[in-house]
Amino acid sequence: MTTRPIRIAPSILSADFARLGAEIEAIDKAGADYIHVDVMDGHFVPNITFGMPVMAAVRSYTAKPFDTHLMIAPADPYIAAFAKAGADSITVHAEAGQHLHRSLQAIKAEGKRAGVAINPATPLSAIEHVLDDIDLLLVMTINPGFGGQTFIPATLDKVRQAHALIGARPIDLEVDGGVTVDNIGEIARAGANVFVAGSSIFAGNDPATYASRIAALRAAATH
Ligand SMILES: O=C(CO)[C@H](O)[C@H](O)COP(=O)(O)O
Ligand SMILES: [Fe+2]
Repeated sequence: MTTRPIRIAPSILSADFARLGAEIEAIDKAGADYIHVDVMDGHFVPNITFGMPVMAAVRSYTAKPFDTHLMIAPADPYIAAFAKAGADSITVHAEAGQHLHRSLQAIKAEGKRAGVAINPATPLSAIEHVLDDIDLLLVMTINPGFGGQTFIPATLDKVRQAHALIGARPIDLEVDGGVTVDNIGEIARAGANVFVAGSSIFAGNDPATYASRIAALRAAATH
């Protein structure tokens, strides 16, 4: 179990895009800690979502941090633009470029929290030499590209190992993909403290359900 604060980060990938501003306002009021923003380019992952103009357009709907998950390659040419559009943290994939350290420095140069994500098949060794350069480590618990997938069980042990590797460093350990009220407790006990959840919060897109779902996830992660 982690000693870091538990954070619930609803992924707007599963929001109703036709009402995106209102959906963000609703999850803010429902108790979201971060707003997880999934950017996909149809190249690094086999899906396309949205980019900087959409982020900038919805920025005014909440003061909560925008946790930006860049599933794009290359990422470096867009880091400054996402910072300007309103990102608070910017996470790049270790697999998305040849110069991860340079990407992380570019994020820091914008004054933003720097994150690195690794796919389920990528070993932790890919990030062990940048641990002192990051604020957030995102362990993907599904193959990125789509919401609503099933948590890959083998990633649980990776979360455990990542938690040990991070040690006392002030790094958020985030998981993304297939997080539900039924598995979040086990993932928290493995050491994660930031939980992205898309379909398990937005299913049905009824704002009246969001607060109880976020509360249930938080309670299950805490106990
Ligand atoms: O990065 C992502 C997909 O690549 C999303 O953040 C993730 O899929 C969240 O959705 P769900 O909770 O439904 O799995
Ligand atoms: Fe994500």
